[in-house]
Amino acid sequence: MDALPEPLTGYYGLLFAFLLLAIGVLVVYTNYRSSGLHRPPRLPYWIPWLGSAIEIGKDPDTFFERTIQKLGPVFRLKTVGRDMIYVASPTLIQSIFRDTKHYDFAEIRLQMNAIFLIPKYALPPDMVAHYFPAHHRVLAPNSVPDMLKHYTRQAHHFVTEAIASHSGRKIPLADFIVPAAYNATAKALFGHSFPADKTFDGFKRFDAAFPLMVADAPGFMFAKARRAWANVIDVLESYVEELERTEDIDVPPLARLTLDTKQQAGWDAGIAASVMAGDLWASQANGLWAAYWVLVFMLLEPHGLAPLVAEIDRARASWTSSHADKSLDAETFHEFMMDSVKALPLLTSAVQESLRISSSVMPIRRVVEPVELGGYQLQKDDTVLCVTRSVHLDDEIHPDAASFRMDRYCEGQKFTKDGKPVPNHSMPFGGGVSICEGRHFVMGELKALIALILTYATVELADESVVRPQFDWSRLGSGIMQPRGDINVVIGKRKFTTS
Ligand code: HEM
Repeated sequence: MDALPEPLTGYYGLLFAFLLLAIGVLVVYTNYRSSGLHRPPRLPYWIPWLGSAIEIGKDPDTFFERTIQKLGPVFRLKTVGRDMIYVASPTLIQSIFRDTKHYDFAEIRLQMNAIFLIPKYALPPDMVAHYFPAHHRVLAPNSVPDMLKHYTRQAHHFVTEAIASHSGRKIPLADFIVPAAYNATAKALFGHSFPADKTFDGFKRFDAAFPLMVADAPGFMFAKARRAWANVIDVLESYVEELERTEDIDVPPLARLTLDTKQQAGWDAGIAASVMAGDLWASQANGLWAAYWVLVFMLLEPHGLAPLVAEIDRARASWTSSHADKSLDAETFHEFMMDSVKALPLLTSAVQESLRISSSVMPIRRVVEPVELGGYQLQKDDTVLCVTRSVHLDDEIHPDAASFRMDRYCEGQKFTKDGKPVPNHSMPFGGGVSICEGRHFVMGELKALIALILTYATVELADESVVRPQFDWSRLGSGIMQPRGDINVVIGKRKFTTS
């Protein structure tokens, strides 16, 4: 071997060796940092940009279960070009919900408005400061009975109408329940003269494309859905103008808030309509399917709907005997439900259990300044997703979590992990500052709807061998899963007097 050239020996040799060492240290340091010593561990992936998206889409429950086993409750995933941090421990999720200093939601909430075609200028900061809290108050527990009164009256009409038109026929369950529930909710929110049926197709189109919009897919992929939504807004705009012309005084609270804000903020009817359309979507997208799943899960139980029917019949008998002067009808059904809250524990539990199993909710936050979470370093502008479904499916918190147990939430049940109570064991409505504002209303709404159906109808499985419809995972992380497929039922009129 030739001797080293002169310049690489002596002083130059030392300099060269030092440079090599420095580069080596830099490479090791860079790798060290990018592999994330204090950053949450990242699940490796093979397909650039898509990352783990395909694997998640195939079977999200198994994917998250395995990832948590491998990496713990805080980890990073790359999906469709996004690098986000996922958190799956109830304690850490709770700490994120509580810490509004480090985790922000306000900016994300405003960005969401664009999806609903609400113009940015409609909600300047001073507007946000007034409108959002007022919206929150309208849906607070003390205001809910008034909204439920509107709802139950409407639901009574649409449920009895659906029973009359489908009675004795075999139909897919969704065809029976969804249109009736949609009309009742829309009219409860906006008023009895709101032409809800004119918005149903537009809502369905928009809702079907919602996952694409949230995923920031290219606009051409959901152009038709946007046009359908613009039509929904047009219907609402005409309705707003109509309300103002007729000065209808029996306008339900949420629509009243929008009309008042319109005047105070100088909105035109179009802006008011786009804001109302946002409420329309929020109130329907999850509620419709939540009602559907309660019936599906119960129908597939060994005793079917019988335990719920028995409980509702007992409560009704007790109410009618103590209200001998009243008959149960569209006007009094709400009063019956309000008086019977304690008499319907199984119904309440079945609704909660159904929400636990059918929801996939991932409240999202943006980190505004560096913060430690579960022993890892989170940096400014990190996006954090709270995987509430992993808590719902944790067998330690919810024994035999994959199964529907109608009495899981009845009084006296405990939800613990590592021997400690888990206060946020069930989060179908998310949590913290972004928690669903409609949760109090929708719990009353779902119970009233099921009680109405089981009071006036018999619902039976039409086919002998039935399997539960699969979840359509396309709305993973954003609420109640819709079904893939359906079950057929036979609807009958119940024969008894309700007075
Ligand atoms: C079973 C039915 C429902 C479910 C499962 C549900 C679930 C949710 C979820 C998961 C969120 C986001 C929570 C978060 O990010 O932390 C949300 C937000 C919201 N929901 Fe619901 N929801 C339901 C029904 C309703 C109804 C009936 C209304 C209105 C009457 C409503 C109004 C809202 C509003 C206004 C928001 C936005 C809150 C905000 O941004 O601060 N929801 N809902």
